[in-house]
Amino acid sequence: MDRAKKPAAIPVSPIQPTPQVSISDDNSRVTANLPTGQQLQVLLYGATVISWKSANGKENLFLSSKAHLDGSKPVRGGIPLVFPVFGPPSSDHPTGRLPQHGFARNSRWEYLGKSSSESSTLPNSKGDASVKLDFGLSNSMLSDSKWDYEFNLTYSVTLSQDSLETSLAVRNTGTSNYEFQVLFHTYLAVDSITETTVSGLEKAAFKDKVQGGKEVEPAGKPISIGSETDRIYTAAPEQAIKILEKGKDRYELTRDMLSDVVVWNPWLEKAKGMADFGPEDGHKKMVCVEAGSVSAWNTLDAGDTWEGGQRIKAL
Ligand SMILES: O=P(O)(O)OC[C@H]1O[C@H](O)[C@H](O)[C@@H](O)[C@@H]1O
Repeated sequence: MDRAKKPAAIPVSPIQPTPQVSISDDNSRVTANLPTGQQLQVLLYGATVISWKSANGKENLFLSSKAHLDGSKPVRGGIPLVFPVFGPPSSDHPTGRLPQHGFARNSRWEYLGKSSSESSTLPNSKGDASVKLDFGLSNSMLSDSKWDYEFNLTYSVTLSQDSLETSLAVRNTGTSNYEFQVLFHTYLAVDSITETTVSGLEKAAFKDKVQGGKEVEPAGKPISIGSETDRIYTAAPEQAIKILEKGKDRYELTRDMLSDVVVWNPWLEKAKGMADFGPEDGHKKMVCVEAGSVSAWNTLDAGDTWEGGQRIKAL
C-alpha cells in the first residue's frame, strides 16, 4: 500500500566506537579493549587482573613467567585480591584455618557483567570511553569454606584511558558480625628496580617484616629498593603515592578507605625460593605497592556493607 505520509527516516548519528568485552572460549578469563587501545585481562580464578596495557601496548603489571594461570595456585603477579586475612592467619582468630592471604585469590569468581561509558559525542572522536567489569563471590560458591561467615563480595575493575581502578564491596549477608582484612596485591611492572623510587610514604612509620616486624620511624625520604623489602606502612597519608622511574613519574596510586600500603620486593634469593617466580632476575622488573586495610581488623556488622578501592594511573 502506498502511504501518503511515509514516516521520515530517523537520522543516524555516526557510530561511536565502544569498549569491547569478550570471554575466552574456555570461560576462564575476561578481556576488555577500549577503542583508544588500552587492554585489560582478568582471570575468573581469583578475579585476578593479569594484564593491563596502555594504549601504546606497554604492560603495566608484572606477571611471573612461571605463574600458574590454570587455577591450581594463586597467580604470582597481576593483582591478586587478598581477603579476608593478610599474611598467615593466626590460629586463635576465626580466619585461622585459611591459607595465607585468605581465599579470594584462589576461588573461582563469577563474571557479573560490564557497564561502559562513551561520553564523547563528537564525530570521529574516540571518546573517553571506559569499561567496568564486575565479579562476584559469595560463601555459597565455596565448596569447602574454612571461614564460618556469610558474605557477598562484588569486585569491580574499571579500565579507563589512563587508569585502572579496582574496588571491592563486602556485604555481610549473615546474622553475626565478623572481622576481615583486605588488600590489592598489585605487582607493578618497572623497567629497572634500581632506578625506581616510591614517594608519598616519607612521613609514614612502617613495620619492617624483613626485620621481624620491627616498628621503624618515618624515613623522611622516598623509598629506593636494593635488597629484599617487605614493609607495611600503617596509616599511610591520604596523598597519592608515586612510583618514579629515573626520577620521572610512572604510576600514581590513590586509595579510598584503605589506610595501609605494603611495599614488597622479594629480591634475588627469596625469589629463587618461590617455584612460581620467574624469570630468575624478575625481581628487577617489579615492585609490589599494595593498597589495603591490614594492620587492624575491619568489623562488619550483619547486613552492613564495606567498600574500598584504589586507582592506579599509568603516567
Ligand atoms: O607468596 P605470597 O603468599 O603471594 O605472598 C607474597 C608477599 O605478599 C605480601 O607482600 C607480604 O607482605 C609478603 O610477606 C609476602 O611474601
